[in-house]
Amino acid sequence: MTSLQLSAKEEMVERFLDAAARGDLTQVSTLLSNAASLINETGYSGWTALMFAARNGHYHVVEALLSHGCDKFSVNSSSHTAFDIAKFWGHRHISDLLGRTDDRCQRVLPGSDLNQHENYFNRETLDRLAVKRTDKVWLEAKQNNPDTVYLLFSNLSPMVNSSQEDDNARVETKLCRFRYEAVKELLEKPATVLIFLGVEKRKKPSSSSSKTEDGVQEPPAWFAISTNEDPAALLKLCREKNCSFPKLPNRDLLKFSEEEAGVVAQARSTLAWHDRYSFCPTCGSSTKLEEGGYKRSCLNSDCRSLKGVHSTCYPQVCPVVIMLVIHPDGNQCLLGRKKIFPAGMFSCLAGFIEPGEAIEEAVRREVEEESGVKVGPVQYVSCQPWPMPSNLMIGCMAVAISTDIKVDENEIEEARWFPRQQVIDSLCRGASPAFFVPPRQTIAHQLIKHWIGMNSNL
Ligand SMILES: NC(=O)c1ccc[n+]([C@@H]2O[C@H](COP(=O)([O-])OP(=O)(O)OC[C@H]3O[C@@H](n4cnc5c(N)ncnc54)[C@H](O)[C@@H]3O)[C@@H](O)[C@H]2O)c1
Ligand SMILES: [Mg+2]
Ligand SMILES: [Mg+2]
Ligand SMILES: [Mg+2]
Ligand SMILES: [Zn+2]
Repeated sequence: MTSLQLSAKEEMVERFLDAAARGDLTQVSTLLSNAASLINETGYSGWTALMFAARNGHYHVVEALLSHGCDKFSVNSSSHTAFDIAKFWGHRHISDLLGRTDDRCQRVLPGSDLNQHENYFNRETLDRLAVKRTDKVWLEAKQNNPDTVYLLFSNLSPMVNSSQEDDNARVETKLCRFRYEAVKELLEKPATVLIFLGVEKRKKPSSSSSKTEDGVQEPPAWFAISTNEDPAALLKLCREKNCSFPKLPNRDLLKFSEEEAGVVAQARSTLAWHDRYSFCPTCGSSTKLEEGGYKRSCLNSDCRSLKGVHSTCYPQVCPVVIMLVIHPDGNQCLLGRKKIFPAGMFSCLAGFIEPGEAIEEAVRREVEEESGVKVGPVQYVSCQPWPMPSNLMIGCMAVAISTDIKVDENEIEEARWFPRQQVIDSLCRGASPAFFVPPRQTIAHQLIKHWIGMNSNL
């Protein structure tokens, strides 16, 4: 495409990116004051202004972009953030700036690695406002409010709109959002499950917010509805084209923006709990929904679950350890593949934590069960809610103290030690002839990237 064919907006984006790449702070600031929405634009290269400034070592531009609230976690097509790019090109002062958390925190937890890390599904765009879950009057008023946003789920799948974004056939998936009028009848059906997800976290109040009696603006509330009505009829409720209920959660739920992915994780895991625990786990009686969909109470007045606090009444989360095991030589990592993985894909080993088990012990047990390798030190790195259906993936690095591999053939088809260079090739160039790793949205990918970034210059 020539510059003559660029639209006015595209041209402005390219000028903004160019100014950031050249380190022209004045032009970056001027363009931003005219059009604040430029801040996270990517243009044709798929790079943000922050990435260009980080690539070329323009500290003051990076600083200005951060102060304007740019998204420092966005990634380019090779899954690298501006932080990764600054680190790779040796701009230490910039990677330090991008990795920095609040200095006050560093004083409270000295010596800790407090670099913020955000995995896919982790972003909380809603304030859950748990305190309002017991306020029936407030919840009802929110349900009828015209600003309120409803998401529709059928068979644990959210209704989405998928549109072809550009010539490279990238498909962007967005949640279909409904207003009260469109879902009013669904809300009356006895089988409908309704969950209060929270209210939008707002930097500045907008004109669309509703006002309370004392004139204070309230941000819109979000609810999720699960219904067993005919999906084809539900799709007719939406005015947009290309709407569907995706069928393959492990693939289709990874296509949202970071903002929407967090909401999907919250809603899907909670709805999955309702789906699986509709009767009381203690006595088998029917239950009723309470607390904005965050509690199910037994209808049998003699039930033990009504005496004291019982976790069975609340949505359940399954903790899972997922670990990258490093060879004692420091230059190889252990990856395995299940039979169900696509051909050529290898990933970190993972397994459910058992009752009465600490994270470190679960790591050691699962690695030994699945690969025969014994593990010594274990270090926590980061975690990820994984709403298929409601795991919390606890990501760790671990050091092997034995290296012979003997896989548990029931679970793992093959496990191997992979040299660092082969892993770098796979991460940076996508599928290498040897193997590929899961996509960037998975914590497995992030753990592998974390290891590569730990000691090398990436
Ligand atoms: N986000 C990621 O990067 C990522 C990567 C790998 C695995 N995962 C997820 O981690 C989860 C656990 O991994 P795994 O399958 O290797 O675990 P695992 O090694 O513990 O093996 C699973 C088997 O353990 C049994 N099991 C024990 N406790 C269970 C429980 N609470 N729920 C279900 N099954 C239980 C079942 O027989 C099941 O087939 C999977 O659900 C998978 O989706 C996520
Ligand atoms: Mg496993
Ligand atoms: Mg296992
Ligand atoms: Mg297990
Ligand atoms: Zn009961």
